[in-house]
Amino acid sequence: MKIAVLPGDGIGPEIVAQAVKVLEALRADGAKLEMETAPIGGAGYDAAGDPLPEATLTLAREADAVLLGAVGGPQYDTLDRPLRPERGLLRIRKELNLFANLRPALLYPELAGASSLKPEVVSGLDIMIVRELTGDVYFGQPRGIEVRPSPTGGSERVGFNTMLYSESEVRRVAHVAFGIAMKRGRKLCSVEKANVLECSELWKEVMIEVSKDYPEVELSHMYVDNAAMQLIRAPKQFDTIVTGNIFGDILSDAASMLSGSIGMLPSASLDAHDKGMYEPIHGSAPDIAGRNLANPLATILSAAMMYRYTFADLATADRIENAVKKVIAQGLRTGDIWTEGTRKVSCSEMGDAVVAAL
Ligand SMILES: NC(=O)c1ccc[n+]([C@@H]2O[C@H](COP(=O)([O-])OP(=O)(O)OC[C@H]3O[C@@H](n4cnc5c(N)ncnc54)[C@H](O)[C@@H]3O)[C@@H](O)[C@H]2O)c1
Ligand SMILES: CC(C)[C@H](C(=O)O)[C@@H](O)C(=O)O
Ligand SMILES: [Mg+2]
Repeated sequence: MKIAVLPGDGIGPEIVAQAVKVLEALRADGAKLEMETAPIGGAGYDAAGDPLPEATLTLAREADAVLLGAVGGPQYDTLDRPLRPERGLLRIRKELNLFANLRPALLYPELAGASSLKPEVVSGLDIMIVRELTGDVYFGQPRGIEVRPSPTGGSERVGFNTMLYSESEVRRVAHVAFGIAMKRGRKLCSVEKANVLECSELWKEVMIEVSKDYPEVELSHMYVDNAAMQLIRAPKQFDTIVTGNIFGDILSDAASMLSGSIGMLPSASLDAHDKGMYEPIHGSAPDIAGRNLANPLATILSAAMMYRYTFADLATADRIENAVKKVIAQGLRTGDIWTEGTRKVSCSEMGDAVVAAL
């Protein structure tokens, strides 16, 4: 198996180094793995003037899977929009056709005290958010900033984006979500804003059409504002959630705090053939970058998802996840999940501990 390793910016290289340690330990144990590193995001801009250098895209296309850290940072905020690190990330998702983004939010029992909610509200939490990843207002055309006539006379700048979903885009992610719900609790909640948006009206109609193929799955619908509230009020009502690109982006960051920290949530971004890119849901965390403070568990758990979804090696996926469970049970915590009575460790110490537990 060939893995393209794209550390990116900020804490990206620090957290990816820990996941690579885990993969190297598996290789030392007999796994046939090849890893090659390439720059993306701000690092891609610095190296080649492009947030997604051609060589990086080629490597990612040739690899069986991609492991990504995070991109972006304040030093790049002054660049023109096409050169911003985030454009590199969006482009690689689009180029590889990674339309289904799986973001599991679950609570390790020992982290109940780190959750933003009371232990009884989150104990046993296990939600899967299926976020559509290559459509929506992120990619819809037209988009831009231009000068237009102002209603009060003269002219002014307007910024505009287009929220757009075709039925085929909704249908393919719906099939992924129903398939996942079938293997989980057979409850799928489709989240949209169909009371306001035509785009969401179509989304909901297509979800209902696709649900006919999955009679065992109970489909429900919820407006995104209510869903945000329900996630905080009573998150265990959800089993699998399917939603569009921007709603899924926002809801998954919110859901991460039910698990204790955004540093705990991994993700898999899949195409139609289970080729995948694996990355934590968080960003480059410029506020803690370069200080060996970041939580690497979301990235290590993303490597476990790589084994589960792309390599179809469930035993190794379980093995990585069990190693993470073990270090948490041992009381090791990076700062973001630290609570009284547990032992604070650095990013690299956490990586070492997972390797030892493996
Ligand atoms: N997938 C990605 O590459 C990705 C995702 C989100 C944001 N970004 C980019 O990252 C940059 C910073 O964005 P932001 O500050 O809004 O979001 P962020 O997720 O980087 O950070 C938000 C907060 O969470 C903390 N945090 C994040 N990951 C952590 C970890 N592993 N361990 C401990 N704490 C962690 C940070 O320190 C910060 O306080 C921006 O340029 C943004 O565009 C990239
Ligand atoms: C950096 C940004 C483009 C990205 C997104 O919005 O998809 C990030 O927030 C994420 O969740 O992966
Ligand atoms: Mg996000």
